[in-house]
Amino acid sequence: MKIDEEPMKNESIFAAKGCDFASLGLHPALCDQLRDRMGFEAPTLVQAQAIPLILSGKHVLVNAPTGTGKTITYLAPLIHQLQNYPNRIQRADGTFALVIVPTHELCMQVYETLHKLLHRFHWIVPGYIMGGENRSKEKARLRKGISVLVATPGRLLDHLKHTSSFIHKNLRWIIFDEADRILELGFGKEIEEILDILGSRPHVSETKDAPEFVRQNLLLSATLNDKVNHLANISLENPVMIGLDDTKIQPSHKQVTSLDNAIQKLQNSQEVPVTSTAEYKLPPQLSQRYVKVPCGSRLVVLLSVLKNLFTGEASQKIVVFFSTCDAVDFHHALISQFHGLSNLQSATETRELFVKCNILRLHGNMKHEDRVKAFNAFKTEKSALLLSTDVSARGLDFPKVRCIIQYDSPGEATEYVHRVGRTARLGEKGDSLLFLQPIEVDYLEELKKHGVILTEYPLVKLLDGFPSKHHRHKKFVTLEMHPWVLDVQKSLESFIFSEAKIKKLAQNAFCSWVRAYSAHRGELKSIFMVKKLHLGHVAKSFALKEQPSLVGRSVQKKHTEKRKRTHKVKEGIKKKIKMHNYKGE
Ligand SMILES: Nc1ncnc2c1ncn2[C@@H]1O[C@H](COP(=O)(O)OP(=O)(O)OP(=O)(O)O)[C@@H](O)[C@H]1O
Repeated sequence: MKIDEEPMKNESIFAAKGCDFASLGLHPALCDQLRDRMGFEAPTLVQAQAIPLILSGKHVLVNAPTGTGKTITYLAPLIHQLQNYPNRIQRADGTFALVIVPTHELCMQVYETLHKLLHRFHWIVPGYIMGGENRSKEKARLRKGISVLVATPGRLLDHLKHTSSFIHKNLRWIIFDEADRILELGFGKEIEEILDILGSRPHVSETKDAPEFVRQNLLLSATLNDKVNHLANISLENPVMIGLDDTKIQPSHKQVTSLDNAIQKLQNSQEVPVTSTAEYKLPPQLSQRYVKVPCGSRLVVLLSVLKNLFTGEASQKIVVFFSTCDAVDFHHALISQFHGLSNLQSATETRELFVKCNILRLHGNMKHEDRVKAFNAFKTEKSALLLSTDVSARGLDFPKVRCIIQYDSPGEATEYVHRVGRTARLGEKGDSLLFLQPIEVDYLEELKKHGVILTEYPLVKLLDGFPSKHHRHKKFVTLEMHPWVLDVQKSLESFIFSEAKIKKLAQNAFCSWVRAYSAHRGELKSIFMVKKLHLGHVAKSFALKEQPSLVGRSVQKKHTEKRKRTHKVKEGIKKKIKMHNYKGE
């Protein structure tokens, strides 16, 4: 997959000519900082649309494609307002603004941008709190006072409950970055409690002669959907929507409930549509393809695609998404140690790595310091391969990522949109490749419902391009029988068989993969069905010669019982047919 080097500046990304940050109403020092320190010549479209509205004090919902500058969209007006207080705000006044984000990495990234923007406003103090960081150091910083706090929900709730010196009586802004992820999946209970403590309703400030203010909520994402819009409509006074199809937005309710009550309703999915049929806008310069691969050949195809990418273009930044932490660990160990095909190399050929690249891994089960190291390394490396779970799916702004490979399907279409959004940012070109088993191709229809259309990747052409010393005279009828696939699979299985540690990783990855597969929700369950899987082929995709018996009792038992029942039914049918024939009927 070749990508033109030259980024294509896409008009739909940047605001109309002549529009500059000053014309949006931002303080001149802030405009200078955006231009001189951040290198931003002009606002992007979403910044030009949203910043004036946010400055007006309204609640604003922003739905804009990935990589279009939503972070600055909320940080710039926030800083403008904070530096605008008649009396300079003090640390002792505590926290005025809260930015809630779903992951540690996004927390660090937003904090870094905030820190750069505040260079000329030293009296406004930024800070962050997140899981994995030293709690007592966070307590000390909160006690001194943090004006703008970036936080992940769990750690924020922890400090709200247990750090009495955390001052938030002057809290004026609550910003939900990746709002649909935070309000909908997994964090709802924590957010409810957070808002309960903070109160999502306006209150009078206790800061002396501070301007009266009303609490302002900002919700941003590339996939804000009708559920979140509904929530905003029933909990926020006259929110303004940007980049959303107003016709789909629920009529605003007369009596406004509080945000935490509304979230409770969202959690119980009362009154709101269960599945979203939102059309998602993806970067127009993103090329999206899929590859249909039988389960047993997935691993060979993944390694072949990576080999091709890193051979074709030595300096590449590529992200591969997996569904579980164990899968990341297994594939990281395998790619770091699996050398070329011994049976394909003459003794003199140096035994090179099959995929030659600087490989990194990132997932939520890693030690915090290892996550920070991997995150920073992938941001700065010119060429690297990052294997990750969905902890890297949202918000992370890795420069120059050229290709996103989704080896395991993301499930919800929203997560597909965010994963591919790690490339093709701000007008740059990018490629994405989704792996699908033949039994999963209906997922393409699911994506089409959201306006996401993929084209097929020419896989056989890629495989034919590799040398194959053995089996080369074999005519292959199926992909599994392709000479290259046979060679590489054989080599992988013997490698894994001889490496006990990696074999153990493969077995763990196999078990967690099957469990994750059975955890798909809603309509996706009819596309990703465990009972349609051939567990022997799944084992092959982890280069295991036999299926580990460690698969969770429930999955394996259910699966085996089901196969026994099917076998009995088949035997019964055969008997009936015999009887039928015997009676000559
Ligand atoms: N006005 C601008 N001019 C040039 N570059 C900008 C501008 N605003 C933001 N950027 C850069 O664009 C990139 C994407 O910004 P950002 O991460 O905020 O996008 P996003 O819309 O939040 O993406 P996602 O939906 O993936 O979170 C960053 O590298 C940022 O520094």
